[in-house]
Amino acid sequence: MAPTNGFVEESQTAIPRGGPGVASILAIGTSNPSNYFNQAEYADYYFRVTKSEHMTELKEKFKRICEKSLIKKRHMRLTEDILKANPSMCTYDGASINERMDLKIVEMPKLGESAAIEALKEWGQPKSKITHIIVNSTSGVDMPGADYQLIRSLGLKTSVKRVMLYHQGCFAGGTVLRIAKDLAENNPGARVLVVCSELTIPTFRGPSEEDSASLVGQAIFADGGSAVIVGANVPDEGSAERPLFRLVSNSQVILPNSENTVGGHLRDCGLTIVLSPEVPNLIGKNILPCLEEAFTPFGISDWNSLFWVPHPGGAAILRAIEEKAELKKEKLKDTWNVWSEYGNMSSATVFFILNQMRKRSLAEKKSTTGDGLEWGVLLGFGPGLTVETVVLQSVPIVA
Ligand SMILES: CC(=O)CC(=O)SCCNC(=O)CCNC(=O)[C@H](O)C(C)(C)COP(=O)(O)OP(=O)(O)OC[C@H]1O[C@@H](n2cnc3c(N)ncnc32)[C@H](O)[C@@H]1OP(=O)(O)O
Repeated sequence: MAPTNGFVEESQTAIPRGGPGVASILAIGTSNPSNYFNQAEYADYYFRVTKSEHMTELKEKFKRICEKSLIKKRHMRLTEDILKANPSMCTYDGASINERMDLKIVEMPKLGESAAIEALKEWGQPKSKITHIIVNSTSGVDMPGADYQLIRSLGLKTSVKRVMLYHQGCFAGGTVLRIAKDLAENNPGARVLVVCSELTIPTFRGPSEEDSASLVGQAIFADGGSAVIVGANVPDEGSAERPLFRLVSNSQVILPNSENTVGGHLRDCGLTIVLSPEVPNLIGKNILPCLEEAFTPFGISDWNSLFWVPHPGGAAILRAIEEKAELKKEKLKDTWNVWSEYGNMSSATVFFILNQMRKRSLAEKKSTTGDGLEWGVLLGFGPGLTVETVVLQSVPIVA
């Protein structure tokens, strides 16, 4: 049994590297809408398009948040033209759920499809080998769901077994890997297509003096899609498929005293944003127990010996992690880079970081896909406050 420090009530027994059946990520794809905004100009755009220029003090506050976010640009499907055609989406609380859902139900599978096509191309195997699909999105609820839409648009077998997750939030980048690992390891020959597709269509809204948390959300959230293919029983070499990262173990925990700190409520006006200023502190306070729980079974306690893939919820969250885990500056290099180039794309973001890390490792001739290191951690943070911790192992890069 894996030792436990009592922080996480239950944990899985870890499977050692190379053990029979350990699931691996076999390909990664990402996508963004082509439309993007430079963060330095976003306050002017946002207050103009929402017809809020008279709120001069609030605009100054928004400028401060945008500047302190340390984001350079964000991709968003909602263009000025779309917003002009849907003025109720530019108010703070105007009824607009129908307009938002009509857009989201079409755009969410489309964004996921682009990422899935990229992942399937890298994988290089016939699509008929996909046996399961997991689709995750913070919103865009519909029947049949985006999982069904993707099976049709990608031309997958109609017998592919589907899991559709809605309204999980940002931690679900870890959740989808946890489910994919279970499916891959417990169904011989399974190949699981995992798709995360996140859009700001439900959350974009005008500013309000009474809601600074919503203003923070308007400054950091962005659109992005990601896809990975997961399968078990794939050796490092000598097979038509190539593992990129092994999914060794995972855990999920609700942080103590964190109720109502991150959340969202689906209303007439779309999806509202709950974000307490306490979030960076709470994550900082709890990061070490999460790491200890995950890595004690492997005898690892030097956090600088890991490669890092934390969900970049915000600049203050990344700083809290760096400080508490005493990380060297370069540890979160790929994370800060993705944060700065794309912002917070909710559950899709961690896969942008993994993708960048393995590509950079190859370009810089590192010995493994994980920046030359063997062990890594992927962390998801989101409503609850919930933390998903995934223990990863890199694979050697063969010339
Ligand atoms: C959706 C999901 O499921 C998962 C998620 O990822 S949820 C998103 C999680 N992200 C966060 O919670 C954001 C974390 N916060 C940050 O990254 C930073 O605080 C920030 C970029 C927002 C601001 O940067 P900073 O260096 O902390 O600057 P700071 O001066 O303290 O804050 C700027 C302003 O924002 C306000 N602010 C910061 N966080 C706030 C919050 N959660 N709610 C309301 N206001 C907030 C501050 O009060 C301050 O206002 P004034 O300038 O008027 O004083």
